[in-house]
Amino acid sequence: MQEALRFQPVDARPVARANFIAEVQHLRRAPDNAARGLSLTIRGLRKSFGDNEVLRGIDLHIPAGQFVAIVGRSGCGKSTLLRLIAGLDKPTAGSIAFGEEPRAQDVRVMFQEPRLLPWARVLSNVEVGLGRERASADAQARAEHALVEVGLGDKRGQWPSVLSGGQKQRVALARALVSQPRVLAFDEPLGALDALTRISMQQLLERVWRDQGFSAILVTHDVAEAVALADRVLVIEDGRIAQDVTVDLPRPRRRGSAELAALEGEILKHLLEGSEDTQ
Ligand SMILES: Nc1ncnc2c1ncn2[C@@H]1O[C@H](COP(=O)(O)OP(=O)(O)OP(=O)(O)O)[C@@H](O)[C@H]1O
Repeated sequence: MQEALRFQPVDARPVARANFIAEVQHLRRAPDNAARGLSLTIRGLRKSFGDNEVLRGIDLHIPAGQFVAIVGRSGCGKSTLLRLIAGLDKPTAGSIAFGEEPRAQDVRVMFQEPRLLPWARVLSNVEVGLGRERASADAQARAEHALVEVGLGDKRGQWPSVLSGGQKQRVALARALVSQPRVLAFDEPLGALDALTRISMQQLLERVWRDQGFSAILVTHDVAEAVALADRVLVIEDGRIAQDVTVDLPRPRRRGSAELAALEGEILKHLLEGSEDTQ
């Protein structure tokens, strides 16, 4: 969470000051989690599907615990990059190295569809995230704890079919968190949710990231979401990183603030200019 430590000059207004104090208080607790996230170094990464060269040389270093958002036009290769990072697909060339060799449960992905098992109750669905550790004596307690973290402690005995879309995504998040991952990749996880549920889920993602200190990689179409949540926003274009924007604003960030709107505008302008070039 190194990026979050860099503040821009603090506004003297009382509200901004209160936010600043809350931020400093939070950061005092941060060292507890500092060792949790894994750093990531990507060199010369390329990926082709047949003749379609989607990624054409990605070079990137993500410090441990950083929250990175990846944006770009539809089909630019965001999900492809995330799948390569998560080990779900193999690169055509180049390398991806973590700060330490991750265990299988250290790198997790949350998708847009919750992918819950319809025949298993909520608690069992969360236990699935433990993989082989599911047989351990504390598996159930860990799954219960993860459900409480996402605010669904009272839904443990329910079937997935009776949950709302937002609740299903919370179960999917609990399943991703239960193994205490060191890297958590999100592939448009809130894309199917209504606007209000989306905002409360964004706040939940930010809270669990701050509490747990994993490195977060979020693929999203929503530039406002990217600047609200991330320490850094990467814009992918023509198979490369076209923009690498540091979001140097204290947390929690105020949705609708002038600073967020300005950053969002800058990134959108870049994306729109890029799309005009290709017409
Ligand atoms: N398994 C695959 N086989 C063949 N082509 C693929 C495969 N996966 C992705 N592609 C192609 O790679 C390109 C990038 O796809 P990707 O899903 O990474 O884009 P994206 O930026 O995440 O798009 P969107 O924002 O629409 O989800 C697309 O042209 C897509 O058709």
